[in-house]
Amino acid sequence: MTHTIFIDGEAGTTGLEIRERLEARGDLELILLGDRRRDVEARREALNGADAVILCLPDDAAKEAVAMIENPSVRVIDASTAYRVDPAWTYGFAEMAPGQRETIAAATRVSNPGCYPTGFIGLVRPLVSAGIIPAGWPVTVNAVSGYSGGGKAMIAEFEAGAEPYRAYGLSLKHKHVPEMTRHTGLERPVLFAPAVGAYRQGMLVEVPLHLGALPGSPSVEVVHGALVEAYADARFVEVASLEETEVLTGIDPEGLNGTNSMRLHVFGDRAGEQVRLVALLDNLGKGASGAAVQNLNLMLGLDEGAGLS
Ligand SMILES: NC(=O)C1=CN([C@@H]2O[C@H](COP(=O)(O)OP(=O)(O)OC[C@H]3O[C@@H](n4cnc5c(N)ncnc54)[C@H](OP(=O)(O)O)[C@@H]3O)[C@@H](O)[C@H]2O)C=CC1
Ligand SMILES: CC(=O)N[C@@H](CCC(=O)OP(=O)(O)O)C(=O)O
Repeated sequence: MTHTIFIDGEAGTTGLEIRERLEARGDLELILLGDRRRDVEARREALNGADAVILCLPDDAAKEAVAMIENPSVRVIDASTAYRVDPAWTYGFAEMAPGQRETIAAATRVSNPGCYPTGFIGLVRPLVSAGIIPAGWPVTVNAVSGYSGGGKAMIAEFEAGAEPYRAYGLSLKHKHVPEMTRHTGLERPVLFAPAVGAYRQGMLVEVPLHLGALPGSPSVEVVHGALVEAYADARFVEVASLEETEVLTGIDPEGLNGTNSMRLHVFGDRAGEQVRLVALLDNLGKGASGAAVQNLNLMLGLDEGAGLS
């Protein structure tokens, strides 16, 4: 059976990547609007005529698109920030918790996670669930992304020549903070320190922890073990072994580009007093379009990894 899919925002950074992943498949039919992609009536027809729609639009345009959908059988995946903490929507991070995959499969409205939150939630949620990080703990996250994370406008800016590295989010009000806090189970807003580098694609998300200050002073092995257990059955989230991690002298943020995979590392100091938890992912892969295709597969009852590597 062929499913029809409409990508609203098909010519944007995320939309194009999804389109490339789906066009290579024979089990899906894409509704493409081409030059009519900004025509409201053409969009309305496509939004109501597809089996599933994927919104790759700015937040306001995503809300307008959702309001245009009248056909109750249309399944929606939204890549924007608009619905990521909306309780009426399912958060589309399949590996986040037991049962999440099934909840996504049954949902009609799925919000695709942000790229930074995918790394952060992937690192921290299992530790909160296991009681290693108390829900009230103050948690900091540092991250660097390639400039494609900022969409067409930032790509144009950096490709015209910009500084090699830019710390931003300096108001401490980044749009991903509510999502990172909510979906880890933390009580205090996460302190988020993002940066963008003068390379196109790929990201590192890092959470430093003073183990000695946490209740019970958990060891590096306990922290690592909780992550290994959480992702034992995950196809697209891998926890690097401690042996593999301790010989690394650096991590390349471009290391998983083009894939839907995320790799988690636990770097511990010799005395076991501190760790640096690091997630490596492609901001346009597991951080956006890969995750959207994974969610689409689940919602259509297809193999979770169809069209993904
Ligand atoms: N880049 C990334 O790493 C990630 C992005 N996202 C999210 O995905 C969404 C898209 O981002 P991204 O692909 O980076 O952005 P881009 O700027 O690259 O693309 C945005 C797309 O939206 C279309 N668009 C903008 N406004 C309207 C409108 N009013 N009506 C119809 N179409 C409109 C544009 O059309 P046109 O082609 O005509 O200009 C364009 O195709 C955003 O919400 C973003 O937050 C999520 C995760 C990661
Ligand atoms: C480098 C850069 O500017 N990144 C974007 C986030 C990219 C992303 O994934 O955010 P959404 O999922 O919400 O689109 C930012 O910080 O706003």
